[in-house]
Amino acid sequence: MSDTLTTTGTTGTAAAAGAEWSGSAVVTGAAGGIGAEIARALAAAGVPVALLDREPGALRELASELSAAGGTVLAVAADVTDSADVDAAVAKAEAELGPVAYLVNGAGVLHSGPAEEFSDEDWDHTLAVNAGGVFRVSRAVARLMVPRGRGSIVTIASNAALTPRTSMAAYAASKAASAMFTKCLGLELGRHGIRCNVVAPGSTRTSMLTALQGDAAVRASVDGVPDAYRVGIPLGRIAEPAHIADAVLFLLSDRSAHITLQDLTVDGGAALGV
Ligand SMILES: NC(=O)C1=CN([C@@H]2O[C@H](COP(=O)(O)OP(=O)(O)OC[C@H]3O[C@@H](n4cnc5c(N)ncnc54)[C@H](O)[C@@H]3O)[C@@H](O)[C@H]2O)C=CC1
Ligand SMILES: O=C(O)c1cccc(O)c1O
Repeated sequence: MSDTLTTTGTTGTAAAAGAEWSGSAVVTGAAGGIGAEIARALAAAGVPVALLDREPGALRELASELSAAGGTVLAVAADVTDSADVDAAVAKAEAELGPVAYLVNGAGVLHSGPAEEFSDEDWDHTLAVNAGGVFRVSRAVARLMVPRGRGSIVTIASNAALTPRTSMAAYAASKAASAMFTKCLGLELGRHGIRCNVVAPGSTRTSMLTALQGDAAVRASVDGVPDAYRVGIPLGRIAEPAHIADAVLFLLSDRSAHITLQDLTVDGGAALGV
């Protein structure tokens, strides 16, 4: 599936944002809470955005929203565990939106549960999406960026990649893999003018967090956020998707022109404060 919804932006154009942005962006997991917010921010900055996710309905809705707001967007349904799908989606983004200069690896899944009860299927799926997906999409985009000698890649990992967590062993392992892969890629691609960085969010208000919390915990919560999720966060609250998007846009843009191979943790201090 692929829908092109193109419009000339009238608000939030690249000119308004200065010479900070040049080229198009690919955002994976764009139909999710964090990915959609990143896509909104990029479109508002005047960057043409390819929205990649496995959920065509949600993608189409987001594409209509961004297009109505004056953004230039392309919705491409693709599964990041499938190399052929990924290569075709990235080729389509490049063909329809122009040279891909930015990549956000946001697609992710969370299967939680005690390690000794974890199934092979859940382990394999976790690694295939969270680590394998970052590899496949980054490879496809890097092949386009290398000959041009420029690009910026940001992978959304997790603070669970830094601090061991109960019930999240496969997820945390997959995020550690994606973060290290991204930094190794940055090591190899630095000489081609391509920067690769990692954003590590903590608890962020999206459907992934709601699913993890479970119904009982949500019922016992104030404002939809269980107290258990505020404890251990020095800033005393979970993140909104916009907090993550701000960090991602900084690392994508030329404002971070001399920053590469870094992890930026956006978790209200949780990973270090407990
Ligand atoms: N919400 C949170 O508290 C945190 C989230 N993260 C990470 O942030 C990223 C975004 O997650 P959220 O927006 O919170 O969750 P979400 O569940 O709203 O979004 C994840 C998106 O990834 C897509 N996706 C999953 N498997 C895919 C596949 N095989 N191919 C293509 N797309 C696929 C889903 O369809 C969904 O739209 C994920 O990588 C997640 O692990 C990291 C730390 C905390
Ligand atoms: O910190 C969390 O609560 C969390 C929840 C879902 C997914 C994550 O990566 C997390 O770090």
